[in-house]
Amino acid sequence: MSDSKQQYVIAIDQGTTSSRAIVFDHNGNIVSVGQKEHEQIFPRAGWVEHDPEEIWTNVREVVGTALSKANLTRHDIAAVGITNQRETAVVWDRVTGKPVYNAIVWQDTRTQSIVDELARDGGADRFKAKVGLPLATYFSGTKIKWILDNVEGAREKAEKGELMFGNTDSWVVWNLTGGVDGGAHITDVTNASRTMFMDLDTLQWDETILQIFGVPRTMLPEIRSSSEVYGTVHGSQLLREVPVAGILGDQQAATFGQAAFGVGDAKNTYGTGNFLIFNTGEEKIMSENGLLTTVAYKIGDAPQVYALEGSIAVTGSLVQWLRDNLGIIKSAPEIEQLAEAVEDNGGVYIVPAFSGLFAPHWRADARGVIVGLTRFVNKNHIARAALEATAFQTREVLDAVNADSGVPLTELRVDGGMVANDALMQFQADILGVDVVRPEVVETTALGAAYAAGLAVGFWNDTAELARNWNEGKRWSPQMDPEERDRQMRLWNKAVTRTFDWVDEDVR
Ligand SMILES: Nc1ncnc2c1ncn2[C@@H]1O[C@H](COP(=O)(O)OP(=O)(O)O)[C@@H](O)[C@H]1O
Ligand SMILES: O=P(O)(O)OC[C@H](O)CO
Repeated sequence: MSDSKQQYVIAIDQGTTSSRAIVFDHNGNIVSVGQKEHEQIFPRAGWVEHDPEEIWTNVREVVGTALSKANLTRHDIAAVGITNQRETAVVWDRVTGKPVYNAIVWQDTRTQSIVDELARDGGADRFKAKVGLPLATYFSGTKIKWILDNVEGAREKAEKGELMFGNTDSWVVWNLTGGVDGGAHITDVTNASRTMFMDLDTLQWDETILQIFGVPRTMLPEIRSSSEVYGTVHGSQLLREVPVAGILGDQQAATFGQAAFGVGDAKNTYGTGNFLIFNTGEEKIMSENGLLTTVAYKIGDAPQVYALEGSIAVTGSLVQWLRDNLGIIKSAPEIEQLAEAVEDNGGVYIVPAFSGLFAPHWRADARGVIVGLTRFVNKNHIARAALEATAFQTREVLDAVNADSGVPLTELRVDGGMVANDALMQFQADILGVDVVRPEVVETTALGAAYAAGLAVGFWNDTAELARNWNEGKRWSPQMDPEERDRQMRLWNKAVTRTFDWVDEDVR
């Protein structure tokens, strides 16, 4: 350890629905947590925004909460690690430090016409060989272009070098390290790999793609590794002088926190959406089955590690929709009781293609369906079908991973808010036909960011030491008859086809 007085690392997890700060000890155990939700702003159908200033205020507040709950000060903290909702785009003024527009969130679909226009010349996969991603509204690139095209004066300012872009990692780190007073404008390779602009081989911004999008290079942060000392905190008294030493996009951070360091290791995170990441080591595999190629992490000067990713847009947010839009449940955990009150889904399948379908289909023209309705169906069946939708979508992604890698996964490590749901986890094991395993510490996202930061300052020595901290919490084994599993998947696949081709010029 670098300094025996400093027995803790703090992670800031800037997520889609909330910001969290978590203090970890040397064994990777949670010491204290601060958490605060921020407003979800829906100005129009398909638009999702966050207020970057609210996020920065909340980040400082949750750091204060976490430190005070554990009776700690900055002198007890060896390093701070940052993890974040990926793709969400913030553009701010270099001189005033003020955002020129709200953050456009990863789920936002307003840029579909930009995607269509770019795809007209070369198809949706025209940049895939270089950046690992298909053209889609999901990634940061079209969101930045939208801000430059639609916010008055933004393009002129950007061309004069007066604007900065970042995902929420860059926004938080710039503010933490001093903001207008010399803040570091940086990001890490994992976040950069979600913009559409980073060459996966060189790990640098690609000038040709930037020109095609019309995004000035000067707006973009410097790309750094995921684990190194980037600077120290100056923008918050609470952590003043503490090294900022780790940045990982939240799904890559969860992979790190699950100690999925070996080729073929995988994790699946069940939050607002689901994100399965499969470590492919130093080999960059281009998916032929609808997965993304992304950077898993890069520790200091060591070579980068790549991954295949299956991103599912709507899983936990379908549970929120049942709560907020239908009022069938009062709280998310209540869905388990409702779902378990019936023996099966009563023939109902819900495909939550609220913003089209992400992996493995990538269908922007899809919209959600509930199929199989009869007079027999009640709210319990709907609740059950909503939970099952998460498990079916995960099975589709796992099938794609197995097809791309050629080596079937034998068990799946899971984490995220939904894995508290035993009924879902059992159904997941049933529908996958492999064991589902939850670690003792399920806050793997924050843990991964803490690990990245701790490695950089010598708080932990190497990934082998981190892997020894991983302990199994609970395991679910498949109990479903294989014929029933196949029947269920056939019906699910049929339901998925019913979502296609919904959006045309009549439907917005
Ligand atoms: N017991 C539960 N059963 C099903 N879904 C749940 C349960 N508890 C939380 N969720 C869902 O999990 C999500 C929150 O998970 P979390 O990992 O905190 O999300 P995120 O990091 O994406 O903000 C919410 O969408 C919520 O609906
Ligand atoms: O903040 P989360 O956990 O919903 O994760 C969002 C993902 O990073 C989007 O790609």
